[in-house]
Amino acid sequence: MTTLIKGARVLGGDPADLLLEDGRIAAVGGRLSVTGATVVDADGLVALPGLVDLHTHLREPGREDAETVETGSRAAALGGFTAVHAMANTDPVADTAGVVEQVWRLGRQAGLVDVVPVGAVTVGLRGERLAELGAMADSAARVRVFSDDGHCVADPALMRRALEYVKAFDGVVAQHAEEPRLTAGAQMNEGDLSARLGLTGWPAAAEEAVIARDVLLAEHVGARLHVCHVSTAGSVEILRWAKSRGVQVTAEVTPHHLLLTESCAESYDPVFKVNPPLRTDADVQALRAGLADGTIDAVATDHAPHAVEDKESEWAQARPGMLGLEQALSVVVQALVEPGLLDWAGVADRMAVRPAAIGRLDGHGRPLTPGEPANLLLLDPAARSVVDPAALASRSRNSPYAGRELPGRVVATFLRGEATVLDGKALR
Ligand SMILES: NC(=O)N[C@@H](CC(=O)O)C(=O)O
Ligand SMILES: [Zn+2]
Ligand SMILES: [Zn+2]
Repeated sequence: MTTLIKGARVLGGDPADLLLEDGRIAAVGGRLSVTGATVVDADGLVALPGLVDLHTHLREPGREDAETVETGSRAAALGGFTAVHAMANTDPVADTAGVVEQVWRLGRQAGLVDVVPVGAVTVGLRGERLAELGAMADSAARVRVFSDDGHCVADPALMRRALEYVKAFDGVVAQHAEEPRLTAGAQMNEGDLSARLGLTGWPAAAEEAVIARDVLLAEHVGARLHVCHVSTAGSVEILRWAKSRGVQVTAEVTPHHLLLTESCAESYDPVFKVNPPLRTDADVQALRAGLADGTIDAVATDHAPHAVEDKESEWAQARPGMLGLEQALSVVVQALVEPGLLDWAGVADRMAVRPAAIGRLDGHGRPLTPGEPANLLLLDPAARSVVDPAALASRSRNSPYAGRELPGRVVATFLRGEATVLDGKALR
């Protein structure tokens, strides 16, 4: 299989041709010509390394009515991703080598992106005792990221033990930072608006307190900590402080926390209910600045598909979570590239290079140079389109961007040299 991409702007630079052969980038240069190659016209398109998501909910096993490994993989490929980390809050929970290997195999069968299972930190996500972290790390799935996401590892002694344990195989604990005692019954960001809307508040301090505690624990035991879906200005400050001390901490922000604010809740439309909640405009600005200066390492989607009956109810009854894979890059273009906060190299760094490094993934987030695995996407930055949830590849419809016009269209995605998406359509 040989593909010749003509005239792509690698990281937004001057147009060049890329030859993909045997799963690798064989050559990059001006006016390459090869007989028998499939030619892809990339005039005006930006080439980026295939995106890597550290935080995806694929819902299989257990809620295949909301998403499967295959449908979520298709959504990912359409969004320009070549690897996604599948969160462990499935049914059964991914807390054994057996379950993570099952998810890993389903990903291989779908063949659209590399599906990298996340292992649960505690048995059943119950926060009582550690799951078999070593067995998951040694399994065929080679788990390196462990998370009870959906739940916080609230017990500090258990969190400390998890951090110590994963050091042995260079793993990382990805914390859903939410002090449960401060968020009982919480529905949205705590502030004047929650008071006016009569919805129980989720205070910024419930996130920040756990991050502060965990960076101190990570420093004390010398382990790697990753913070999921950072949502407040205060969290960015704590991370900046921790990094200045040399703590091995990394953090992610979601596309929705980079674009949307708590004011979405005024509609009482539960599509905007999410954990952690949408915050204030000042938080959004601080998150953008934190991502731009590298305090926040990565954009991660927290793609959280939910079935209609779990989402289209009264606000208080609806499950938290929103779709993200297919629009992630467009949101980053709107929130950071267009305002001049990130260039294309910066987008590649925060959406491919650093997430691959945090997950210790080989072969992803690599430069687009000869000899490297041909994992890449082609983006039309000039295209704009209105999001139609009915047209999404996800099995669920809970997109917070419905009816919004967003910039950028993923035209093609290549996984090890094979197109998974061409002309904006998934090939399998
Ligand atoms: N983000 C959410 O609101 N929901 C996630 C869980 C999580 O990421 O905490 C889910 O699994 O639905
Ligand atoms: Zn979470
Ligand atoms: Zn999540």
